[in-house]
Amino acid sequence: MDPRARPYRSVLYIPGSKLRALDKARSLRVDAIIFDLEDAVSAEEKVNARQTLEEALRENGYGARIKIVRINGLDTEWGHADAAAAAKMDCDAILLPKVSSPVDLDALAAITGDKPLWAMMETPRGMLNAAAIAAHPLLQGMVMGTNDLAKELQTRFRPDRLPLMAGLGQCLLAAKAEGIIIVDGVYNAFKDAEGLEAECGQGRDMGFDGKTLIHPAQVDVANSAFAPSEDEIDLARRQIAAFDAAEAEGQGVAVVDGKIVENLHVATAREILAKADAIAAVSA
Ligand SMILES: CC(C)(COP(=O)(O)OP(=O)(O)OC[C@H]1O[C@@H](n2cnc3c(N)ncnc32)[C@H](O)[C@@H]1OP(=O)(O)O)[C@@H](O)C(=O)NCCC(=O)NCCSC(=O)C[C@H](O)C(=O)O
Ligand SMILES: [Mg+2]
Repeated sequence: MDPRARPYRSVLYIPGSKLRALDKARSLRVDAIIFDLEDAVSAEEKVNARQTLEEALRENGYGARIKIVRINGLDTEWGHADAAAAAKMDCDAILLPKVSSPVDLDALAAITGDKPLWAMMETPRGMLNAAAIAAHPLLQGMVMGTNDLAKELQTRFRPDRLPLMAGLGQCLLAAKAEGIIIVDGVYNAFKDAEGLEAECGQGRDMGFDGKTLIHPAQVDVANSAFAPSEDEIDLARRQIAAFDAAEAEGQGVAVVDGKIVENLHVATAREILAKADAIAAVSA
């Protein structure tokens, strides 16, 4: 199935070492899960986490949720074994941290074969090489690693994320040019629903497909922010109907709510309805 036909509103990280969280995710209304072997797992737990995760994925029970395994970097002592293990796991894709160039993905593919890949976009060099990374033939999606990026850029936290905008924009352009998925970075203050809502709204406005999350309490906010609203669905239906009627009269432009509707607006309207259908399908 075309991965773009699926919603990616909520993409929850789960530490591969935490059995309770691995189990809990089976009942959470998330579109995708990142099973993490990297930053959420301590050095002491890395090897056991790999095995715990293998067993959880064998047991499965994650339903229609997209399953992505984030391995440790290939320059770490765990990376190669993680990659070899992930290639055999029952998952949809493998996520490589700190991707700085397509060569990093080639190195991973040399171990994992034709398994689909995702890239963590979180280094300054990765931002500069975003277009080439997005064009890698095995790449299905990009995940913004805004914590690492902020660290590397030595930025200060700002609610408007101004210091990160150049990198976010660069990766969005690259992902959209190649037609791959791109999801926004995490919101660290997981008890601050209002702050999360604002950041999700900003990410949705910018064109992200969804948001990465760290706690179950964040799921509903992201699902709602990245789904078409009732108003958007209603407008999309009216635009399509008005344009069809205009075309039937030999005209190429319709007017809805005082605004012109042309072919391109109809294409967007159809995308909105397709996304709403896809969400309804996974919710069912
Ligand atoms: C942040 C946490 C450490 C908080 O954990 P905890 O104190 O256990 O939270 P709660 O007691 O409120 O948990 C309630 C129940 O929810 C389950 N839970 C918690 N987190 C998750 C989760 N992520 N997925 C599934 N289930 C979860 C608990 O087990 C409780 O269940 P129950 O007892 O059965 O009711 C914790 O949330 C956590 O570890 N979160 C993940 C952190 C993480 O993954 N970090 C790495 C990714 S972020 C990153 O690296 C981004 C990127 O690379 C960058 O650079 O930006
Ligand atoms: Mg990171």
